[in-house]
Amino acid sequence: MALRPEEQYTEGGHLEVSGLKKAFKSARVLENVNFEVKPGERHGMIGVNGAGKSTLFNLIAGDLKPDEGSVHLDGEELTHLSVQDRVLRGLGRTYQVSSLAKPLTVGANLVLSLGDGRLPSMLQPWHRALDNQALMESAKQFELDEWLDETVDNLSHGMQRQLELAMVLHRKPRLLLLDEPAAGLSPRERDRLSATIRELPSEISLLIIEHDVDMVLDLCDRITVLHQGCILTSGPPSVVASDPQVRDAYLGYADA
Ligand SMILES: Nc1ncnc2c1ncn2[C@@H]1O[C@H](COP(=O)(O)OP(=O)(O)OP(=O)(O)O)[C@@H](O)[C@H]1O
Repeated sequence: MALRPEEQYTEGGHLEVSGLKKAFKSARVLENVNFEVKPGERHGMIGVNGAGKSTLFNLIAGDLKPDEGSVHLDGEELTHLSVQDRVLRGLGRTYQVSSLAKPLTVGANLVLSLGDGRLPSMLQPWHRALDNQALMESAKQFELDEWLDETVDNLSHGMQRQLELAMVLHRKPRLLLLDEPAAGLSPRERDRLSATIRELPSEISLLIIEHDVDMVLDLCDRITVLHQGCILTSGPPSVVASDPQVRDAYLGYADA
């Protein structure tokens, strides 16, 4: 069951990235990157290892500051805001390495994501939040309701990904950045996560970095290929997949 958009979400976010540049010391990692994620769009970002995808995500989410260029969400400039201020403006993100509080229970993690995430919330038994309708609905939606008392460490990798997604959605993002959501998942876990992502309301725009090209081709309306820190091309999945430049730079590499 998908969350009810009219209750949970506002309209999808419009991301505009303009002229982003980033170097680490003398190594140029991103060179004048321009692209957009339109409201409600499912946008995939692919590229070989080291192409600059994570750096670009970190610049959009605020974990890194660009040397030049800007990031706007729904016309508001985010470039110089902190990660937390970007979250408050509707930007949600998952990480390649999970950011869950693994020694805590699933319930406690969900409660933390509903509150302000500060320590005092952790001192409250999470059971008190059981009457919180939003928490129980999302636990059910992500098939976590049977696991509320389990410590996150004991969950499968696939369930941890589901939990992470449930938690980031509590912040009601208008734009969600998913960083390699399928990494380390079994084919079955991957299919389940794909189904969950597909069910997300169109009021949330998505930007997905993923090495699993089949998953990206299947889930996304538009795909951007990043190559050596530059945008190689951007377009519908069928066009990008048959682009000879892309096949040379990326898909050929992936087949090798
Ligand atoms: N903090 C850093 N300091 C120095 N170099 C870095 C730093 N972060 C990334 N790099 C370099 O920037 C380049 C791009 O890295 P990035 O992680 O953005 O690529 P990626 O496309 O996400 O790769 P992957 O698919 O392997 O995650 C790489 O050469 C990497 O070594």
